[in-house]
Amino acid sequence: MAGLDDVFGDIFASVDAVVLFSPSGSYYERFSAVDDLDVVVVGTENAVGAETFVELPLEFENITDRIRFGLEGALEQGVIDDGDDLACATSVFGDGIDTVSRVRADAETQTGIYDLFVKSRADPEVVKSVLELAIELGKKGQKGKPVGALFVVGDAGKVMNKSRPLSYNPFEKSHVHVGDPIVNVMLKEFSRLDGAFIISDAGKIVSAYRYLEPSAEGVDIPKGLGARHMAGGAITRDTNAISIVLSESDGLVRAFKAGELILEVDPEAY
Ligand SMILES: Nc1ncnc2c1ncn2[C@@H]1O[C@H](COP(=O)(O)OP(=O)(O)OP(=O)(O)O)[C@@H](O)[C@H]1O
Ligand SMILES: [Mn+2]
Repeated sequence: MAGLDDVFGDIFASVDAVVLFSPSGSYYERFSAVDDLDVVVVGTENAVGAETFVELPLEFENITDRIRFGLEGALEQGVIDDGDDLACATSVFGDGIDTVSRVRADAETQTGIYDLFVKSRADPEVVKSVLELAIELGKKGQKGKPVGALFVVGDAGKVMNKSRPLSYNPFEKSHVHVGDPIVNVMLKEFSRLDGAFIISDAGKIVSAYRYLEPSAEGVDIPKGLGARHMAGGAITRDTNAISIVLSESDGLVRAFKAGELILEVDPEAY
């Protein structure tokens, strides 16, 4: 078996740090006992009480997204450096860690996935709630039928100035926030209807049924996406909002920031 160690050993040979994704307590302990090893824990919560921790806004099903997000967060927090070689250990098939990827941290190829949550105007919890809502809506649809939806999150005053009402705003005099279970039911009901939801930095639902009128100049979104995605992308270039779009036609949830597509997730994978 020495032969196998030689070959697979290359994966973790002379890495600058080990990045553990949602390890169990005992798994983490085994690493923290290794001398001179930097260990970074990444997860939705710091269940093992790790000294060095990067929080994930959701447990990305897609492994590439999960690792990218973790590394962008780790770079951003300064717990790893650009160019570091990392052994990223995560679970792919089972509950426990079963897979190790050797990845080089590259500040150049940042996708902005970490910034989307942590460096947006809106509260990270609000962004997370809206993303979860869009994923849930995408999974279930509305009474079994696929639905589309567009959520614009943050910088609501400016977004309101660059949009107009399509209909009476059911949230006009209310003080409801995303994340509240009642609101999720309401939003799902209203998502059958046209236009965008406008949500404030703190998560207050400012309006439904808004027709966005941003300038689409300089917006570069993938060809084949229609008006909802174009408007959703463009408003994030014109304002400091981010947008989360559920496509009625392909069922994917996409997030835009600064006029760019940052994240694409398939609700069925959650
Ligand atoms: N500027 C806009 N502001 C708000 N909502 C819009 C805007 N443009 C389109 N929409 C909404 O998006 C819906 C779908 O439009 P369209 O099919 O062109 O978009 P799309 O990007 O292809 O989205 P989908 O993938 O869901 O079909 C429209 O019925 C409307 O409710
Ligand atoms: Mn369409």
